[in-house]
Amino acid sequence: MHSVCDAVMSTKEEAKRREGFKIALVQLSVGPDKAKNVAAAVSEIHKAKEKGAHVVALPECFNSPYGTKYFNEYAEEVPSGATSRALSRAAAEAGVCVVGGTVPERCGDKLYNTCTVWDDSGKLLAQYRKMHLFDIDIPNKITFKESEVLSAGDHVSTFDYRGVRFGIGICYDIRFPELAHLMAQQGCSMLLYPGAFNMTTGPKHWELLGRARANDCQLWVGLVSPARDTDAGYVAWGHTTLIDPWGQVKGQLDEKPGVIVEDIDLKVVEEVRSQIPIRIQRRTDVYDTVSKNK
Ligand SMILES: NC(=O)CC(=O)C(=O)O
Repeated sequence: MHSVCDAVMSTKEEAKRREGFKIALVQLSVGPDKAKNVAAAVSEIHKAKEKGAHVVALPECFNSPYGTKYFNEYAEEVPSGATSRALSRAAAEAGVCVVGGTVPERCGDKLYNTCTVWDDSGKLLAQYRKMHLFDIDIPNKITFKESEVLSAGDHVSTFDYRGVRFGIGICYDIRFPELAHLMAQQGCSMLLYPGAFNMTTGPKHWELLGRARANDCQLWVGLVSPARDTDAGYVAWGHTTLIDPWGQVKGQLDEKPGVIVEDIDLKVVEEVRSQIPIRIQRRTDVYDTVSKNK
């Protein structure tokens, strides 16, 4: 039987839940040994829980080096693969929600760059396949063509945890404001982008794009990178970053392995949206007419 005291406690807990939660953004060091990469992720999930995190987010391609020549070899099915099973177990044992960065996913004869999300009972909450593939050519700097081996996803993916709606994008997806806007329209208060920018685009665009998406959608943004390994074929920029709905950087790592653990205050989302009400001021009447008559 529940006492009045229990009821007061649960109302207080519910009110506290509505105010926000604690997130951990984990910048992992990733190497060629898949089992070691996954074990490191599991260990960081448990450490984040000890620091009070409710949601733990991992980087893009955290179980495999990032590169088209690795995806087939490291690919696993979701949710039956060893990495999925390890994340599910870690989420349940630690009692946290795990946003499992990305892994190369095998589905039939196709490969995807996929993020899985696990709730605190280990259940698969969401599965998102990178929608915009990273195909670029910057002469004498970097040429990359994910589409040589990966297929693109074609579903937007959001999930709810502790009464909060989150949206997921993967790395190059952050360059497409349309996707972020869709997820904001669907009620997201936070967007999480596992990503691995590089030494050319990282310093130019990583923080800029994160702040842009936070500012134009008026929500929290978390960017989660692998740590930099200068011996790797693809050298990641690192700089895992947390940005608030004002577009301000609330936490940022350098290139080394590390973790950001921060409180996410959901009141800030409402504060920015009510004080600068761009969401209800859009001139879709004009935009729609102009784009139809183009
Ligand atoms: N690696 C990516 O998907 C994206 C990237 O590095 C960039 O957009 O720059």
